[in-house]
Amino acid sequence: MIQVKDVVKTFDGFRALDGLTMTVPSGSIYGLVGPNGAGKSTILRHINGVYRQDSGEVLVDGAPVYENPAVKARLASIPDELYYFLSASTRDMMRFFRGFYPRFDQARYQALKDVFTTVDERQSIRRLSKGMQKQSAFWLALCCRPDVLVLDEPVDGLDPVMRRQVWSLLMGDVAEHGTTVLVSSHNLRELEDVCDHVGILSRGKVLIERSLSDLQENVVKMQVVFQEKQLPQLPADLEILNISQVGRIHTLIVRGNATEVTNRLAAYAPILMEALPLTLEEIFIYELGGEDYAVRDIVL
Ligand SMILES: Nc1ncnc2c1ncn2[C@@H]1O[C@H](COP(=O)(O)OP(=O)(O)OP(=O)(O)O)[C@@H](O)[C@H]1O
Repeated sequence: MIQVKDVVKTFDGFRALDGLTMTVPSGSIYGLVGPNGAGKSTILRHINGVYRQDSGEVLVDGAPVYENPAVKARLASIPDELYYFLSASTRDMMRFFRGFYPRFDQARYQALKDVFTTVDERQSIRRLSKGMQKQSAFWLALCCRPDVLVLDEPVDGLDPVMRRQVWSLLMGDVAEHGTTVLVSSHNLRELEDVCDHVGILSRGKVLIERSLSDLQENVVKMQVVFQEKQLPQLPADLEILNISQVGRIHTLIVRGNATEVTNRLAAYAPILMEALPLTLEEIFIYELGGEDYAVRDIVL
């Protein structure tokens, strides 16, 4: 589990992280979403142990990360700016990582040659295209067999086929080995199919953090048609987050689970009623109730 508790980081007096708190459960794929400059890379660099916070705590399984080799040997990352030794090839970096990560999986390195076919393992990584450099980074990171994988905008620059391949490898590792994956993105849509937890970051703080199952069980979209064109007077304790109408179809976003809300609306004898799942984007928009326009911009 990764725990970030009330972390503050200032650069020349500017609070890039302003009391950031988040929890990434073990074995989850946690998506950290936020606009440019929100602090995503900065918090990931703390979790990688590159930066030391001014105050607060950054813990992996209860142990502080900064200057802690035992934690770093269990953690691999793909940062936003990839770092390689001058003129090192993927194979050179493999040898380096093999010496550093106790569970480095040489057989997997060989097997993944069939996935990352466009990457020549002997070529200097700096001379590869941006997308190929990302592929090389994934190839290496996956072979480290880390308990925790920290990915900063990881699929940027990868073509759609490679994105799918990489996500499927990552999800396989989570399922088989309980790897914890923390991944940042500008785009909630990008993470929709893969994450089971999401945190929204804005101006150095996590504004909301939810598990997907919580979200999906707690908000439902109902499409209903009544005999009358008007919506009947619904009970005040039915927590309706949004109402819209197209023709005779009313679309209600209601807090509660689908069965419970369906049963309550059934009492008003609708001609037609259907409960639909919400996308992650819709859930966040309604959850936030339009209070924070910065966040609406992030998720829209
Ligand atoms: N080394 C640094 N020195 C000074 N300011 C910094 C440094 N690193 C980050 N910042 C500032 O901290 C804020 C957060 O930056 P960060 O790179 O973490 O944002 P981000 O959410 O990753 O953005 P992006 O989506 O654009 O990559 C920005 O205002 C940035 O200018």
